Amino acid sequence: MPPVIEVRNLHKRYDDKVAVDDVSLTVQEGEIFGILGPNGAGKTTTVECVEGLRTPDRGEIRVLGLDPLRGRAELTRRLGVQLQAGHLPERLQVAEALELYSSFYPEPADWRALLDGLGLAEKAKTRYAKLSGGQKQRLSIALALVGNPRVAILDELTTGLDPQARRDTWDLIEGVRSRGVTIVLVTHFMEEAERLCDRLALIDAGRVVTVDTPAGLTERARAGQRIRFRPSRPLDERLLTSLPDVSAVTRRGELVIVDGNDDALNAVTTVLARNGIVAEQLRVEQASLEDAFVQLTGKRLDADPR
Ligand SMILES: Nc1ncnc2c1ncn2[C@@H]1O[C@H](COP(=O)(O)OP(=O)(O)OP(=O)(O)O)[C@@H](O)[C@H]1O
Repeated sequence: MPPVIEVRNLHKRYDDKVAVDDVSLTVQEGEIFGILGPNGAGKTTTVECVEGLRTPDRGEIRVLGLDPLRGRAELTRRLGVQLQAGHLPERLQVAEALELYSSFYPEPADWRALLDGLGLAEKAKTRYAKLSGGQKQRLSIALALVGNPRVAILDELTTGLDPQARRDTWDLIEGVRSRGVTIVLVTHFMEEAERLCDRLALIDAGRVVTVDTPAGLTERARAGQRIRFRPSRPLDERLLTSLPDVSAVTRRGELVIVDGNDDALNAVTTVLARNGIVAEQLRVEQASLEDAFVQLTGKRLDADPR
């Protein structure tokens, strides 16, 4: 089966600023494909080129076999795009907006069910200007999905939503995926990426660092262990730093944090026991997607790009 989205060697600059240096990626039918990266990495520019909203300087893009610029009219009917808040007339009611958007598509979704799924049902008669930021965000998701698209591109899906609304939105997106819709998700949230995405592209400085499943990425980062505990009595750090399995020891208040290889836990608990020290509140941490990102790019996801 041909991929739903294919991007090859995309390059896009704004004046002298290279936003996308060299991005290639392939999205298969029915998957939720995440694009994860720090601010300014080039995520939005990449998806705007895929949506046909920007003209690449170089590279090739196909969406459902179409060139996003030349096939724009055809693609608009089959592609759902979440636009940023603030693009609707202030006096337009929620229901009117959805009716209007439904009329653009040959086989629209049931917008009332969408509103229900997004917890917006009782806001159907509310004017756009009177919605909170989170409600506007949810409306933008409903508008992206109202055309029953085969592919949906959601940029910062749940930014600005409270934790409950975020979880409800994730449930809704999983429901959309189970109907076979292919979804591209641009996100900053590790938990969102881990929960929803089948595969993830890590993007940094306009380039794809790697593409893998969330589990594959964390697996790669699990080079060693991080152990946290509170010693039952004062601890001479040299007891730990002298262990060959330990690479670093840091203190945070009364907490001791030990980084080491896969045998570090064994070595640390043995040396503590030998010295009559109990490791209270002992925790061994698993590597996270965030750790994978830091290892692969040398940056934190929330790092300032400049
Ligand atoms: N219209 C524009 N004109 C000039 N520079 C731009 C424009 N849009 C984006 N940029 C710059 O291009 C780079 C990539 O921006 P882009 O919005 O694609 O990144 P992003 O990964 O989506 O970031 P964020 O997570 O902050 O939205 C950034 O340095 C940004 O400042």
